[in-house]
Amino acid sequence: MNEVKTVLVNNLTKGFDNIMAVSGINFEVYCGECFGLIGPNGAGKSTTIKMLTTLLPPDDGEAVINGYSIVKNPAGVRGSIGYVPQLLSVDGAMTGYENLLVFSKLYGLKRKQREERIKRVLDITGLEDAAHRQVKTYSGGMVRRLEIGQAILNYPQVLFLDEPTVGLDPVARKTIWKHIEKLRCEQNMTILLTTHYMEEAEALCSRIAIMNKGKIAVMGTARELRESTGNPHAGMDDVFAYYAGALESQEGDLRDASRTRRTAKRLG
Ligand SMILES: Nc1ncnc2c1ncn2[C@@H]1O[C@H](COP(=O)(O)OP(=O)(O)OP(=O)(O)O)[C@@H](O)[C@H]1O
Repeated sequence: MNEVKTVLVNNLTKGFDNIMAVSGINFEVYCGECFGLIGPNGAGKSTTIKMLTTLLPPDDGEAVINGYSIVKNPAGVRGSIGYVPQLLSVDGAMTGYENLLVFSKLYGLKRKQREERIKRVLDITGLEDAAHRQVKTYSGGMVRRLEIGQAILNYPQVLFLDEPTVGLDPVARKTIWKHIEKLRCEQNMTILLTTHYMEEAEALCSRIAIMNKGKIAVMGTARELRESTGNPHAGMDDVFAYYAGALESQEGDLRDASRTRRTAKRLG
């Protein structure tokens, strides 16, 4: 990680009907850093990611990513980022290789470059042996790795991951963590992720912002967050409860279950 700011967010704001989903937030992410946005359901995390990936225009404020403004140059932003959305982005009826091929064509990669990149991405995500199997035979963790693979085919400088391990069992979750950390260390990728899990944020992120009701309630390293509660024995769950007013697991379990089911259904 160095001191170059790859993501600069200034007063970013978005409302829907009568809800302020994101209310004037500010933060920066350094080059090569893994930064976590955490918060309860409805806190505004996904809306923030959608604005930063140019899927939603902000009502107010601005963000600059890799030097490109999301407002003035959304195409520049899109060309230099990767994005793994919350909802499934692979086709279960195709093989892993075919899914990657479709994405490499979407990115406009030339034939020779396509083959090289797909090979490299299969290696990075550890999916070489499964490349020619239909994705519907993959485990949930393998599907997530394939989605990450799709998002990094164009070698993005910044990777956005919206709840990368939702619905996965603890073993698969840790494998995904290992791959995310590998991308950050070996490819020097800047990573911005959202999660419901404090444990995940602490394991992966050098800094964490806790969002609640569209605002950033607190931001810092895990240690700084713990100290900020005034309780020297605070665990990360206590920090979450202190700033978000609820334990992360309460609503999360039900939503995780329904998301997992949705994922399984879409994979056929
Ligand atoms: N397209 C939309 N139309 C109307 N309201 C929306 C829309 N998208 C999000 N919202 C509302 O904006 C608020 C923030 O939602 P958002 O999905 O950003 O939260 P989140 O922190 O990502 O939650 P989750 O963890 O459940 O994904 C919520 O109240 C949500 O219902």
